[in-house]
Amino acid sequence: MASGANLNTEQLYEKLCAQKDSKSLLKKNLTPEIYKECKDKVSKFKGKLADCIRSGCMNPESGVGIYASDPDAYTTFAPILDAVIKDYHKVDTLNHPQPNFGDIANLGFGDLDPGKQMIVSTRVRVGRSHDSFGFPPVLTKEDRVDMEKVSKECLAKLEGDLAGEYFPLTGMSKETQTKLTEDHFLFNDSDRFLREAGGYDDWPTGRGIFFNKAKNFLVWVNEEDHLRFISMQMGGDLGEVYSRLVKAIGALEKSGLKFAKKDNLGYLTFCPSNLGTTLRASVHIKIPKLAASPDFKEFCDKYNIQARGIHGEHTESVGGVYDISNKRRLGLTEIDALQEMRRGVEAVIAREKELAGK
Ligand SMILES: Nc1ncnc2c1ncn2[C@@H]1O[C@H](COP(=O)(O)OP(=O)(O)OP(=O)(O)O)[C@@H](O)[C@H]1O
Repeated sequence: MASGANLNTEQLYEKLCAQKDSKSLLKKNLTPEIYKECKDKVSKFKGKLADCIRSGCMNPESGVGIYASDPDAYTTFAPILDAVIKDYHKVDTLNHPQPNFGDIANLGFGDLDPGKQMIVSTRVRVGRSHDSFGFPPVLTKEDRVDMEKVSKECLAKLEGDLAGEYFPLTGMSKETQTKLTEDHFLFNDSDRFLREAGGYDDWPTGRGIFFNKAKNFLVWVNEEDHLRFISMQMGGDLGEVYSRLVKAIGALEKSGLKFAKKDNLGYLTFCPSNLGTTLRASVHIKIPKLAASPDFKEFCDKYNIQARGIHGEHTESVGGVYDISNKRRLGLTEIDALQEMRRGVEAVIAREKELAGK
């Protein structure tokens, strides 16, 4: 349960105003004028401003600080959400293109590390939201159960290499959960920013994971987003990982799922940092030399890539292995986001080799 769950919009805003050192995008962008414009509005899913800003008001250390209460929040609370989106994604105007996954039969690349020297594993994920359900702050336990049912039914229609089984979190043993999490397959409920936004309300009801037989295509159900589609495997074959994901998205679109989307913003997600393509393509890669060099951050910025620890966002590196992924998700197509990551990873490999004198 969020600690600020009982505070109303005004009380939350007072807390935000009292934050002195916060660098969050919410603090920066929720001006008195925008607050006044949004404070009494209610979205189609009964979302209020309080539902969007609770996490940022209760956590001065937030980076973003605002979540969308539901897909319609991006319209109802556009004055604040658009400002944060522009700031986060570093764009002046919101004109996200139509989806374009490229020609997967002619990607022009495959394995980024054929010698298997540096890339441990590769993963590409997208987030999707059902257009008929709100996001965590406005969901009831029954909504979560209903949504899980709809998702499960569509996942059961996947065929061939994508066919698999759904495992609900409810009833799953602690050992199985820990093992799946350590193997980087499963999510947990440890993000305090998400907790405060209501992301773990009614946990573990309605949550679960689907995977195919080869365990290289997974779907997270009701983690942060309603759905996260994930393609992953050991090694560096980005072409294979991406192609599998694109095929899965196509199959799921045909299975009856209707995804929340908005002109100029692309696919809508709970956190505004993820919308647009919602695509994050990453490698776990051994780069001890580059990571230790003083210009590591600058190097990543130059290629629009982000470095994370290997146990997810806000974690540390282990043994010189980093998670390197595309930073941009909005304002470019899926294939362009992927190519940006591919170019960044190739540059990382070349630089690590240079520094190691190879
Ligand atoms: N290339 C990869 N190989 C293996 N596991 C990976 C890879 N990239 C990410 N993971 C694993 O996926 C899990 C989720 O990571 P993380 O939360 O950073 O990213 P995400 O699922 O893309 O979502 P978000 O960006 O919203 O946090 C973690 O267990 C992480 O180790």
